[in-house]
Amino acid sequence: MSDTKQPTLKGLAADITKNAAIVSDFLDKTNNHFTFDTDSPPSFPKTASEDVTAARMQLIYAARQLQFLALGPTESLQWFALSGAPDTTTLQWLYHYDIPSAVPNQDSISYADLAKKLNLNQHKMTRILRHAMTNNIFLEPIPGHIAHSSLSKQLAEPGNLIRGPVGNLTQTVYPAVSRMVDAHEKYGTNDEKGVHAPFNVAYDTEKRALEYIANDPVRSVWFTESMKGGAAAGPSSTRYSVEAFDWQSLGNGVVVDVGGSAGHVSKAIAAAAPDLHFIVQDQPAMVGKGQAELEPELKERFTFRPHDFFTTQPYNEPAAFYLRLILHDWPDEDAALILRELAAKMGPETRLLINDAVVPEHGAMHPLQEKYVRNADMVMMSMFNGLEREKSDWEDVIKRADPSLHIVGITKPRGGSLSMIEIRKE
Ligand SMILES: C[S@@+](CC[C@H](N)C(=O)[O-])C[C@H]1O[C@@H](n2cnc3c(N)ncnc32)[C@H](O)[C@@H]1O
Repeated sequence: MSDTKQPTLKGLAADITKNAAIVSDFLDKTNNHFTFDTDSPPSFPKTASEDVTAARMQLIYAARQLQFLALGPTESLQWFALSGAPDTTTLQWLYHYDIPSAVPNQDSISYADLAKKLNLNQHKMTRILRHAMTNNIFLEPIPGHIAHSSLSKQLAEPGNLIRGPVGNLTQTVYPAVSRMVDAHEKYGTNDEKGVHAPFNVAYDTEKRALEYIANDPVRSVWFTESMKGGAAAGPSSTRYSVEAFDWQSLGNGVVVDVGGSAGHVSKAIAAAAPDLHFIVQDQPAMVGKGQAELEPELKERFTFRPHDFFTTQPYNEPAAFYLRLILHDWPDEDAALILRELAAKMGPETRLLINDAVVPEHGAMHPLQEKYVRNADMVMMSMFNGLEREKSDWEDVIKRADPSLHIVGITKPRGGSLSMIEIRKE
């Protein structure tokens, strides 16, 4: 059925022209235009105003919609069905063989020399890399030679924070997502156990994904780097976690960062609230890494402790228990268990801060943000039988944990994908 709000090709084109001008003017001023060449700036400037950020989001969304309207329904479906798996697979392949590191920084290299250097079949390698080029990953400046594009160059830089998310998502997550039908056929769609997720079918294991990953030396590095990379930029960057709560209001209290990985989020908060102290709890390997990497100037304010959050919480009545991107990894029963252990150690002044997505009703957020959250929801379902929760889901799980817990506020900074749910104990 048609409705008056249906976008049209011309309407979208006009929308794109208007918003492209706003974004382009900003990039002119900051001298930051993206290109496909290696001298392109790597990411959008963080100094963008809210108006520029909104115009950029609308620009990306309208360009996507325009493509659908230009293709029409049948060809749109064809593109979907054909592109999704190869797009991820070629990225997975070139990451696995670390092609980006083998291509020279400034120069090109022939396919023949590259294949010889990496001991790969030249014909297969060339076909895979030419597919990656359809996504602007690598360039072919002269026939038969490959060189870096602005995208592939990011993957060649050893310390670049995008390597973590690309590694984790293509190598560990993608095989799990691709087995969703098999898992639902095997266990049924009502099964909510964390050990019966598509991940368990893909990896033929009865271990929970996070335990399996923590015990795999390569995947655990991708995972930790992925958390760090996701926190460094984009809609779930730590800047929004800092913005979403008045951390300075906790004075010189202690924040217990439950499942805080190697402490990267606490460090961002510490910079904004210089009197606060942090106890970062996680699995032994994660806190070991955090302890080893801790900057000398933070030593007095940071403690790293191994702790399993399904067991008795050792710390009593801190200023806050903080859980960022923890509970979406767990089905309701497990999430309630984690919260119950914390509720038992909350005093009247303790805040329980859950920093996770609160999925609005369908259609209530910008469609591009909704796409991001729905993608994350599919990853949670595939990896852990976890979920991104709506407000009523959060209310249910919090009450299930401990009826004396109640939500006193939910804040979501504009542009960010995560909310801060502030909870107190009665
Ligand atoms: C999605 S990551 C979130 C990390 C961090 N809070 C952030 O926002 O980037 C989930 C974290 O939970 C930790 N974790 C998993 N199971 C745990 C357990 N039983 N006890 C404590 N931490 C656990 C993982 O090691 C991982 O660091």
